[in-house]
Amino acid sequence: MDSRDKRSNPQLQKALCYSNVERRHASSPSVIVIGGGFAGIAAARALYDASFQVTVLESRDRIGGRVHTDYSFGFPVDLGASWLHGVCKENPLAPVIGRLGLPLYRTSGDNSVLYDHDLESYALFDMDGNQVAQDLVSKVGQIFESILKEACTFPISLPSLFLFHSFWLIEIVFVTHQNITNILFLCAYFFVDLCCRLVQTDLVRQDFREDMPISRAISIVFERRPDLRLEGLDYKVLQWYLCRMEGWFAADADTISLKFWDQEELLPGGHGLMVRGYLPVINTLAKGLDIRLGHRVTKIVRRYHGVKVTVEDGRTFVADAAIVAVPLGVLKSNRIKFEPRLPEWKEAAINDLGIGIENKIVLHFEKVFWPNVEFLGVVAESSYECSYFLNLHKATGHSVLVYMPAGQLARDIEKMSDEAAASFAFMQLKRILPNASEPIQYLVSHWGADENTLGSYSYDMVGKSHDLYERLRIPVDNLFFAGEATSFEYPGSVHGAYSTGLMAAEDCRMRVLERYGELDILHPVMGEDPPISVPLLISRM
Ligand SMILES: Cc1cc2nc3c(=O)[nH]c(=O)nc-3n(C[C@H](O)[C@H](O)[C@H](O)COP(=O)(O)OP(=O)(O)OC[C@H]3O[C@@H](n4cnc5c(N)ncnc54)[C@H](O)[C@@H]3O)c2cc1C
Repeated sequence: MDSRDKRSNPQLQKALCYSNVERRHASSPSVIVIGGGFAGIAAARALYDASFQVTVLESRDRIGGRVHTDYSFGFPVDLGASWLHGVCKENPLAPVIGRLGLPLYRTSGDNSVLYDHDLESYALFDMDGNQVAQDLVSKVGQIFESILKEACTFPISLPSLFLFHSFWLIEIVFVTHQNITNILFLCAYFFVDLCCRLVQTDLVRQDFREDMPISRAISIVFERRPDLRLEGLDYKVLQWYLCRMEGWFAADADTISLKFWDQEELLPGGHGLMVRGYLPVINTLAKGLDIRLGHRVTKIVRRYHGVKVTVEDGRTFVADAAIVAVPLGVLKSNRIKFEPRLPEWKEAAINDLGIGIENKIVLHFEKVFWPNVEFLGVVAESSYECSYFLNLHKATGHSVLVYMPAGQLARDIEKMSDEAAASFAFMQLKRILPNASEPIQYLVSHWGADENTLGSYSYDMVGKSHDLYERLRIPVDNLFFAGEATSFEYPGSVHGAYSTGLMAAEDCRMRVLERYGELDILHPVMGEDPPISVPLLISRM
């Protein structure tokens, strides 16, 4: 509740004079949710349904946060999240999307080397506009997978190494009936060979004991396995795979942790584009909630009896508890002051978790002039120079290509004006399709510079612990934390953000129950009945 409004209202002023206990008995417990993205809205919805008084304070003039469906072209285009990662009933968002009957266009199945794309429908070009042969792209894809496997696993386990040598010796001794001198010679040879391999294994292990950037690990693999080294066009295609990987983490390969890059849990069912955009989902969740747009929180004071939250223009809001669901980038920037300060372990988690940048430059054309594939790629000497365009025409029927730079490239493009950024993307397209016609409209996102986000999504940086997501989630007194960066299982995703919102709501409900003993009036956050399961509408099965 806005405390300035209360000062001008005598009845409310009287109500304010009640002790906390009386106030809580007079009404249900209250909570302030800070941030109206998927995490915040999920938490607010759950607590509202559990009979809490909920106020959402959102800094922007819209809800959704990094889910931002734009309609200025006359049809929906997502400038933030657009895929449901894990098209399956286990996805926490599946019941909501299924009930709304929203169609999904599946761009990949499980375990694709290109994450959210299959290698079935693509066209890669070099900088001179020559299309790369499909079998070369597939071959390099397999090599890329081998490189990652080599980088992350020991070449041979010790027991299998001993077994391998023993079998070999036994076979030679008994099958070929060597004389004793030869057998001794062979034994000596195998002993030396075994020692060399053990030393090599141990060296690799030592290398891997210390975390390192994925880019360095790849160089080490090349030293150990020269047969995996590529040159010429093959090398450029390999750089393009790296570029796709960097897009997935929104970070450059020299900052991604080798130890943890593959620790995130991928739900089954592949990846599906939300054909009509994500907005209908969050709008449905937000229905009936008290959401205050344009309320940028600057200070959060926590005391035993509750929290006081201050917004930019000085107004304050009070409640029994608060859920902080602002992006990691905003927490890192210290633009919200916590009083008392957050504990050291929480501040360290905020500092140590990485936040990457990925942007979208959406180009709308008069008509389609590109090949009928799901994405177009540009291969080059370095992953920085590689790029790719998502062809929305395949999924939505609209003549739209989406250029998606990540990491340093995204940071560099953010320094340009929107017009220059759109021209840059168009130039890349012209390289591969020289007859491309000019776009009639464009949209450019700025997730790194936008003060409401300050980054696109979280990732594991080199040398940091993987439990930072969990540490970020753990409550501090009556402050609860939600958001994609607090999701240990599904960081950097909409369903991850959504599930942390539900978790924070449940933690909050339990704490209020423990503290105030108001068991009867509060319903469980997740609802008593299991959600009705409605199958997802998926095209391109
Ligand atoms: C380009 C891009 C592509 C992506 N693609 C996908 C995808 O395809 N699939 C997928 O699953 N995920 C994707 N993601 C990630 C996904 O969008 C996020 O993980 C998710 O939306 C985060 O939700 P959230 O609630 O944690 O944070 P947000 O959505 O960022 O919500 C936080 C809210 O807090 C508000 N806020 C900030 N500061 C304050 C303040 N001081 N006071 C009050 N309010 C404040 C913000 O305005 C915002 O509304 C993508 C993200 C980006 C940027």
